[in-house]
Amino acid sequence: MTNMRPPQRSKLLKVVILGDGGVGKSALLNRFVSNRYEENNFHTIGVEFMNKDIEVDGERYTLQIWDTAGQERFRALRTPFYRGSDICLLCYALDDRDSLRGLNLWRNEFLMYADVDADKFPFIVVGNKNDLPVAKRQVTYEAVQHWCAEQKIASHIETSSKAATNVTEAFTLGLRQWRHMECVAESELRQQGDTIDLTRPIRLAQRRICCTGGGETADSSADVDDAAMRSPGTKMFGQKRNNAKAPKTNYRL
Ligand SMILES: Nc1nc2c(ncn2[C@@H]2O[C@H](COP(=O)(O)OP(=O)(O)OP(=O)(O)O)[C@@H](O)[C@H]2O)c(=O)[nH]1
Repeated sequence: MTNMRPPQRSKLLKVVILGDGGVGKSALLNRFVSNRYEENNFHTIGVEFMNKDIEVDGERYTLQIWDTAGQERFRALRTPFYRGSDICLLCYALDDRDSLRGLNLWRNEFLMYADVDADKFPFIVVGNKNDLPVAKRQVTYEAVQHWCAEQKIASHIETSSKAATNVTEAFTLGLRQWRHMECVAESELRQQGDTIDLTRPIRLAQRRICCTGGGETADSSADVDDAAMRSPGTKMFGQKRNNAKAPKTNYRL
């Protein structure tokens, strides 16, 4: 009789990608999941998601990655999908300094609708389009590091979906940051010993239930959300991009 180990189950984690319109969120997702890149992408309208299996440090994960519309007019369509997230990628483009300034707003919007604790949530800051020549660069690595330090965000990486640089690494960074936060949360729980404080929300459990699609959601988006969860690869909304560079979001107006 052989001593067969049961197959290791992978953890399902929900990842949300946020950032101004045109910074390259969809390109990042497509490069990561399908290893494809298109110069003239569609605008995302609302949200779409894709699943990707990945192994990091001997652990298997299924990432359910939600790509969101960066334009302000789609705010009401995207925000209901933030709840239950485990990891958030905040994206800017290296040739667009406004997109870095926009990260404050994206982070705040996420915190409000995902209802998570800012200091205990794994945010990863992703600077896309680092294949562009230095002359086109409007955002320095140091400026972003400075912003990250102010926000107490530990993880920042520059990527190129076009040149396939650091794309898998960005998601891996997110996973490692998530695991770090989980370890901290677990050790805090252990330190509390046998005492269970029923007045405090148990974030970890809530997140896990939500991201498997079985969580209770109070808002009316729950049906849409659940339907989407059951059909991976769903493109929920889409609109043809007329110009190669997306129009700027009016988020800040
Ligand atoms: N040079 C370069 N261009 C990129 C890269 N990624 C995306 N682009 C360009 O940027 C355009 C916009 O990319 P998208 O992925 O659609 O941007 P988005 O952030 O999803 O935009 P919205 O859906 O409007 O929120 C693409 O059509 C590409 O032309 C990259 O890594 N390098």
